[in-house]
Amino acid sequence: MYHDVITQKEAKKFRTVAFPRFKRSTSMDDQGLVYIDKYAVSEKGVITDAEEPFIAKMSRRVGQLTGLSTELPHAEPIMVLNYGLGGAIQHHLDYFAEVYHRYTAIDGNRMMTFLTYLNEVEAGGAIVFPEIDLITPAVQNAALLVQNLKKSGDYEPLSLHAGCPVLMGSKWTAVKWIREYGNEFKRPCSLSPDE
Ligand SMILES: O=C(O)CCC(=O)C(=O)O
Ligand SMILES: [Fe+2]
Repeated sequence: MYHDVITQKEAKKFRTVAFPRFKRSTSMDDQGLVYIDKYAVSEKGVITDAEEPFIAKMSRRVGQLTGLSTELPHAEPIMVLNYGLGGAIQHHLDYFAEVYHRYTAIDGNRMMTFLTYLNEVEAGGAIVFPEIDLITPAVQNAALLVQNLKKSGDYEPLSLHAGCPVLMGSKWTAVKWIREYGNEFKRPCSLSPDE
C-alpha cells in the first residue's frame, strides 16, 4: 500500500469529473456480451489521459511508482468507481482467464492493478484478499498495488480479492490496469516460477 499518492484536491477532481460519466457497472462475458453483474454493485466511469491533463499526470505517477509503462496500449485508461450504501464487489481475479482470451490478444493480460482510494469510507468498503488473509481498509489518498500475474506471466491466484459492502457513507476508487505487453523488459521474468 502506498500512502498519499494523490492530494485531497486531486481526489476531489477525480470525483467531480467522473460523476457525470457514471453508468451502472457492467461486466462482459467471454463472447463480448455486456451484462449487469449483481456481484459488482457500483457506478463507473472511464477518463482517458487525453481527455484530462490531471488524469495523464496520474497515469505518469503510476508509471513512476511501479516502474512500468502506463501509456496506452500498455495500460488501460483510468476507471473511477463509486459504491453507494451496500455497494460491493464479490471476490474475483482481475486477470482474464483462458476463456477471455479475446481481451488479452492485443495488449496481454492485466499484470498489475493500481487502485487508489479517493475518499475515506465511514464504515465498510475494505478490500480483502481471502487467500492471504489480508484486509486493506479504505485509506483516503492511499493506493493498493496488486500483482495479478507472476513474473512468469502465469496467473497469480493469491490475488483473489473482494470489495466489502459499504456500511456507512460511500466509497470512491480509481483503478489503473497495467498490461503485459510493453512491460516485458520493465518486469523481466525470474528464475523462480513462483515469484
Ligand atoms: O473498487 C474496489 O474496491 C475494487 C475494484 C476492483 O477490484 C475491480 O474493479 O477489479
Ligand atoms: Fe479487482
